[in-house]
Amino acid sequence: MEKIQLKNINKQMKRKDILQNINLDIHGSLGLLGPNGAGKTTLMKIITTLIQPDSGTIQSENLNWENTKEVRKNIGYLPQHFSMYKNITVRECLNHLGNLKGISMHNRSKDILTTAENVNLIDVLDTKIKNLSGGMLRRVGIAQAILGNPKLLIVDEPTVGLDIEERVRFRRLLRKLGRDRHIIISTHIVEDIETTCDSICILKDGKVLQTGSKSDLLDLVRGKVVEDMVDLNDTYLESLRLISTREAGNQYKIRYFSDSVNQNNIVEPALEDAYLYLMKEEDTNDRR
Ligand SMILES: Nc1ncnc2c1ncn2[C@@H]1O[C@H](COP(=O)(O)OP(=O)(O)OP(=O)(O)O)[C@@H](O)[C@H]1O
Repeated sequence: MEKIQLKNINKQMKRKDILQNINLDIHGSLGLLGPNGAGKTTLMKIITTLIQPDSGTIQSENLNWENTKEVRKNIGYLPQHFSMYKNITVRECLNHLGNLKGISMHNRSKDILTTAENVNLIDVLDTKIKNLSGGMLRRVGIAQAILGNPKLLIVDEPTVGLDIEERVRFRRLLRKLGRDRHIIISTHIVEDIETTCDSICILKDGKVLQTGSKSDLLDLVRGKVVEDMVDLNDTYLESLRLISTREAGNQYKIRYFSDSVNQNNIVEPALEDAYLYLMKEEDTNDRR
């Protein structure tokens, strides 16, 4: 599928600006990263045509966003809170949702099998929803989203409520699914997209702060992240832009941002550093 372009998307709700002038290209796997309330869910609902923007357009060469029926057929959506009737089996659930999606009975059973294989649900197809773990239930959510093989898959807060092992497995699955279709992963957890996405868009207060590849984002903070050993009662700590503090014997290892070029203890930045840097910069701009 050709890339999808969002141009000047604006949305107000109850006279509050929720999204302001969003310009974004979606191609391959995109991570939409931002704190709670940034506007991620609203943006995804606009892309899925569940809500309409006040202004702005979404364009793709082979899909007309004015034709909501056609767009919905080409989008799979896993909302933040996916739930299902507890007393039906996974197969019955997928059959029901496939039917709602308009997949013909003839194609449905085959599609369910292929999808279940793809997301590793084959062994639990005849298990009741109420007997699934959180990770398995998210897999059912993904399975229903990719039934019918949509060209764009949208996943909201993919790993919320999953334990560490399930998170890692689910991220691996998303990476695999992103090879064959565009995928948008919305999250406030940096690790969710760190190894999953080709490009990243950082959103805050309804505005795009930055878009780019992981290495573009790392370049923003390269040479600015410093690690040092300190006593926690050192008064100069208050003046630092701290990233983290970790206990290390009698002292503490601190990580912070510094703009001074003569720092000896500069370390290789992580994506989390770039995200925090942008958030702190924006807070400083807000206070000015
Ligand atoms: N129906 C609505 N009416 C009024 N305000 C709304 C409505 N839906 C969302 N908002 C507000 O819009 C802002 C963005 O919400 P949104 O859910 O899009 O953010 P988010 O980045 O997905 O955050 P979260 O992860 O907390 O859902 C928030 O301030 C929220 O309170």
